Amino acid sequence: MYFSTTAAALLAIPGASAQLNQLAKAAGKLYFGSATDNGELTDAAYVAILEDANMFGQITPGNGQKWEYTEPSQGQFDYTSGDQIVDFAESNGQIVRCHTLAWYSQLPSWVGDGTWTVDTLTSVLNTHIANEVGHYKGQCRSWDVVNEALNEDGTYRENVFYTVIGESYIPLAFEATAAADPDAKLYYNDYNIEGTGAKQDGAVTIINLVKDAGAKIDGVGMQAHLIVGTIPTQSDLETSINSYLSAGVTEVAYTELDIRFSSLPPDDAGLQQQATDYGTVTQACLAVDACVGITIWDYTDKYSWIPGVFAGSGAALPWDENLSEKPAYSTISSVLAAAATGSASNATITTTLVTSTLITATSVPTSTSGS
Ligand SMILES: O[C@@H]1[C@@H](O)[C@H](O[C@@H]2CO[C@@H](O[C@@H]3CO[C@@H](O[C@@H]4CO[C@@H](O)[C@H](O)[C@H]4O)[C@H](O)[C@H]3O)[C@H](O)[C@H]2O)OC[C@H]1O
Repeated sequence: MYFSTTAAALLAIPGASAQLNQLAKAAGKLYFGSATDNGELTDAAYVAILEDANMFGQITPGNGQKWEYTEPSQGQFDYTSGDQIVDFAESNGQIVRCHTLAWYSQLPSWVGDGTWTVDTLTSVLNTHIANEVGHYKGQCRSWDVVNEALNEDGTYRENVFYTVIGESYIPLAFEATAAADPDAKLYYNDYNIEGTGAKQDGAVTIINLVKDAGAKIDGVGMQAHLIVGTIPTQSDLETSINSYLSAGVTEVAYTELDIRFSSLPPDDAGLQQQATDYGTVTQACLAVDACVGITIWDYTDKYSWIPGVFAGSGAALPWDENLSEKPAYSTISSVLAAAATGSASNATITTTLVTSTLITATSVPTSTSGS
């Protein structure tokens, strides 16, 4: 069946609007996603939006797969929190991005404060990764294998792994992850590597380090915890992406996007600037085929991590605390829709929209040929 309806036609349907993941896929991306956390899954109104795979095609557990939860005591593994979110995503047909394995933060004290030799900590890291990645084998489209290994000047961050093992903890973590789930896409993930500069150079160094060690690294995750009005230019965003691709990864993603206000509440002009900034990041991902998708770090200000960590800051997400869409939502949607109608092939749009419940619900006229 040939299905000639375009995203533009879909958007022209009175009362109908395509949702972010639908539009991202129609524009050639793999997904538009959101992080979530366990406590929020009892909020029915919140879940009603999160579980809609037309809105979010990908889910990241915000906390439940971190070491402090998954191996709180040495050799005692607990996947209760992570499983709840992975199961949620799978039951909704959403891709899972798994987060995270080797990270200096949210480590249990037995790791962070332990007395280690190179051999004992290497064994601890290998055992943790083998167990956790093995537990989720086949369920994670991608893993944030190493998170935040860099200082702002591009040098390696002092953390227990670096201090004891040295830089080789990074390729070691990638090797262990690949051994436990050969099909998962393996990412280096960090913040302040979205634009150009010393830290972005450091991320390139990490790609080379892993590859030179003979280990597999597939992607770079740019967290993108940004501040309204101060984000990198689209040109710098694209330059940064291309530097990672040139170094040898095959894909990149915006993995934790939020764009916060440093003082609250935002006024209308601020909300418009935030919308523009979200649009710029979306455009950058659309401009490079190898940018597979965008994940926002939860979708509503109601559950954003920002106010708890950056006092006085917030309102960082495209939905407000009442789960109403902000101007940022409209801009992301418009930018994706323009890409879907302007550059995607009919085949892409067909594949995406023909399976859409929206199409079914609104009885869009279709044309067929050859069948
Ligand atoms: O419940 C929360 C979780 O949501 C939270 O998840 C982590 C949030 O982001 C990632 O780590 C943070 C990234 O941002 C760093 O601060 C940056 C400092 O420089 C600024 O220029 C930049 O704008 C900031 O983003 C934080 O220091 C990092 O912790 C991490 O990948 C997520 O897992 O984790 C804490 C839980 O309580």
